[in-house]
Amino acid sequence: MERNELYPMFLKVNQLDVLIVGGGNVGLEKLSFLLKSSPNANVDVISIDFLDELKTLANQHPHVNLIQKAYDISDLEQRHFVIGCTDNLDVNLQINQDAKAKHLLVNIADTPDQCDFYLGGIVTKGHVKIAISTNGKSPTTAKRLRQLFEEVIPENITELVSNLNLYRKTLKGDFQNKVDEMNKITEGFVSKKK
Ligand SMILES: C[C@@]1(CC(=O)O)C2=NC(=C\c3[nH]c(c(CCC(=O)O)c3CC(=O)O)Cc3[nH]c(c(CC(=O)O)c3CCC(=O)O)/C=C3\N/C(=C\2)[C@@H](CCC(=O)O)[C@]3(C)CC(=O)O)/[C@H]1CCC(=O)O
Ligand SMILES: NC(=O)c1ccc[n+]([C@@H]2O[C@H](COP(=O)([O-])OP(=O)(O)OC[C@H]3O[C@@H](n4cnc5c(N)ncnc54)[C@H](O)[C@@H]3O)[C@@H](O)[C@H]2O)c1
Repeated sequence: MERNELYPMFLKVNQLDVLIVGGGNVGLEKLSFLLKSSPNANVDVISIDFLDELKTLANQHPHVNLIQKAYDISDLEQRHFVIGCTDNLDVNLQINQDAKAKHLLVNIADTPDQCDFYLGGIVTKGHVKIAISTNGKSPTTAKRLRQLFEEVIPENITELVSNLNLYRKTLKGDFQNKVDEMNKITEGFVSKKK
């Protein structure tokens, strides 16, 4: 069976330069999920034309710029990663190849073979964020799992995280003492019900 070799990371997209190429339905979906999780994400969207809904969304987010033009390789300058979602498969493939040549991370929406990374389902509860991927096999399952975790993770988890952060600061002793104490007081979180 194919192994799951993906390595998740949590990106500070407000201090990165993100490019989306394609301002249609798929571009809107990718931009919406990005901004839902990271409203201050720094994003340029390049496209020949834009859906009205995407324009409205961009207007509500000061760090999103729409640039009306056809894609060319110079658009990849000064980017940290690029998401390609035009309706032209040749253009998407060109974006993939241009990005590879520049060692730039690339995601071609809905095309696992052309992705260096996947966008996942995302659950946010205050300081806690859970990213979900099915190794590119079933986005529908990622969505359902996202909805499940949104239900079961308590809203007050962020209070707990903040309190633990404060408590840690009151602890004396060396690093190992602190680790031991933090582990002791959180033991109950994972103890199995008899
Ligand atoms: C998580 C999420 C985030 C996001 O979109 O940002 C996301 N897809 C979402 C929803 C969704 N997308 C599609 C459907 C209809 C399902 C269907 O048709 O079977 C649904 C479900 C629905 O809408 O109900 C269409 C689709 N998507 C991909 C393919 C190709 C394929 O599967 O081979 C096809 C078929 C296209 C076709 O048939 O041509 C591929 C990818 N979609 C991914 C992410 C990456 C893998 C994530 C992972 O590892 O699990 C990956 C590989 C690339 C990427 O785009 O990054 C978001 C849920 C967010 C949420 O709800 O929280
Ligand atoms: N809509 C969906 O839910 C869906 C689902 C699965 C797969 N797909 C596939 O994903 C692709 C995109 O779908 P969509 O619905 O977003 O299409 P769309 O027609 O809504 O949007 C495509 C966008 O790409 C832009 N574009 C085209 N050529 C360009 C270029 N050379 N440079 C810059 N921008 C360019 C267009 O101006 C348009 O804004 C299609 O190949 C489609 O078959 C779509």
